[in-house]
Amino acid sequence: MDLLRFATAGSVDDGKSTLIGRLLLDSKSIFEDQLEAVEATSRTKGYDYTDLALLTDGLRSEREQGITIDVAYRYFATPKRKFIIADTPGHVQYTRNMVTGASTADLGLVLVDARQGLTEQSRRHAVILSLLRVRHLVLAVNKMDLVDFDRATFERIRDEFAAFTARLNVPDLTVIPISALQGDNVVTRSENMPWYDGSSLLHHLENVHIAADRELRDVRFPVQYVVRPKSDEYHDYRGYAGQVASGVLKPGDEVMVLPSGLTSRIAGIDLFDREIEEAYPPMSVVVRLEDDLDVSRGDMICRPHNQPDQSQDVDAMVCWMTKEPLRPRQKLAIKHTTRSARAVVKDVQYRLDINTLHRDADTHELGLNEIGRVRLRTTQQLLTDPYEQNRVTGSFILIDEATGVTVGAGMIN
Ligand SMILES: Nc1nc2c(ncn2[C@@H]2O[C@H](COP(=O)(O)OP(=O)(O)OP(=O)(O)O)[C@@H](O)[C@H]2O)c(=O)[nH]1
Repeated sequence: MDLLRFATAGSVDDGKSTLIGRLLLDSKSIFEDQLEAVEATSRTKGYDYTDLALLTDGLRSEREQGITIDVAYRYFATPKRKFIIADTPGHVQYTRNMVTGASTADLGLVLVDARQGLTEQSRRHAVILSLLRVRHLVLAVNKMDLVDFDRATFERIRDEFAAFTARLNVPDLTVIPISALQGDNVVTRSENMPWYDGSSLLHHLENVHIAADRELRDVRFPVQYVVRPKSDEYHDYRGYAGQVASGVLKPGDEVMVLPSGLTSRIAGIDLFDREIEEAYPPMSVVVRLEDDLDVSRGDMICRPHNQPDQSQDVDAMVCWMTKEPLRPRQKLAIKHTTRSARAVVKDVQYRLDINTLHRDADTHELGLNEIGRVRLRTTQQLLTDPYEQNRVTGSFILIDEATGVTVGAGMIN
């Protein structure tokens, strides 16, 4: 069945937990006993309604105490589609989690409180989603019940957001007025907002067209490890394991291994229990070649006439995720596909002002949660594509060598 991955974003108390609870409840992905527990807790707290946020808050408190759990993933399904929600917390200090959750999302769902309208956080999230090339964006204007389902309030927020995203790379924007608490326009169209003629949120999630977003053109297969069983039974076996980043691989295809530039043909493609005729993203497979080439971890299998760039100079948009600022001459570890290297910061060309989208070229550092254009020099060649063309080979993470903590995420220009 078709799968949609989406990431939620919003400021604290915009109603993300309530909305996710509502989606799980109305799509019947909640078990009776869970619902009873939530109803009981809501009663003990003296509420006259069922606090659906309680459903999602169990994991939440655990997450906020520690930094180890980055993103909570939740699953639900309707007869039309399966869904994976990357639920990221709203506080500004969790921007890194938002980047993590959104990096694999097909769709980004930004929530705002109708009473407050857009905040700096909503703009920041829209910018991050567009930088991460999340092609489908939904703005859910929540708590419409608290503004008497007022059309003008909704339209003001909608127009302001549309004007802001017009300057970003957002090919598909949908704005929906909802009440997560009461369920208006979440699963079914609301009778309280007859002036709204669009679809409900769930209807939109079920029908948004994402098949065309998949990267099937450029063959990119970063080698994760070389499989060479020791046992006698398989002593001739040699294969290259990894996850297909993009493109379609088939037995018989002529391929090139980078950086060596040697060519061969695909002899076969294996899963753990059988051979297959075709591999495409995001499948994890073992590729066997007809010739015995010297291939190692971090190498890339591609087609001879369609190769990624090979360079030690990286020009990228970087989202910085730690207190200590990113500075020129700083040394970091860089992880790009299956390759690890070291990098030195050559310069910060500009910092992006999240509110105005102005490029501030006078600062040469990036602080916590800031985004800017950075040039790096790496110790090893990287095999890259522009992020715009390939979300896997176009992205990397920066790691503090002393602590092993991920401190930056980069999208190659
Ligand atoms: N009236 C009304 N209240 C809502 C609505 N959605 C959420 N709320 C309330 O707003 C408060 C915050 O909702 P949450 O779902 O916990 O918000 P959140 O965005 O998940 O907040 P964090 O978990 O802190 O990130 C709760 O008291 C909800 O009951 C809505 O559509 N209408």
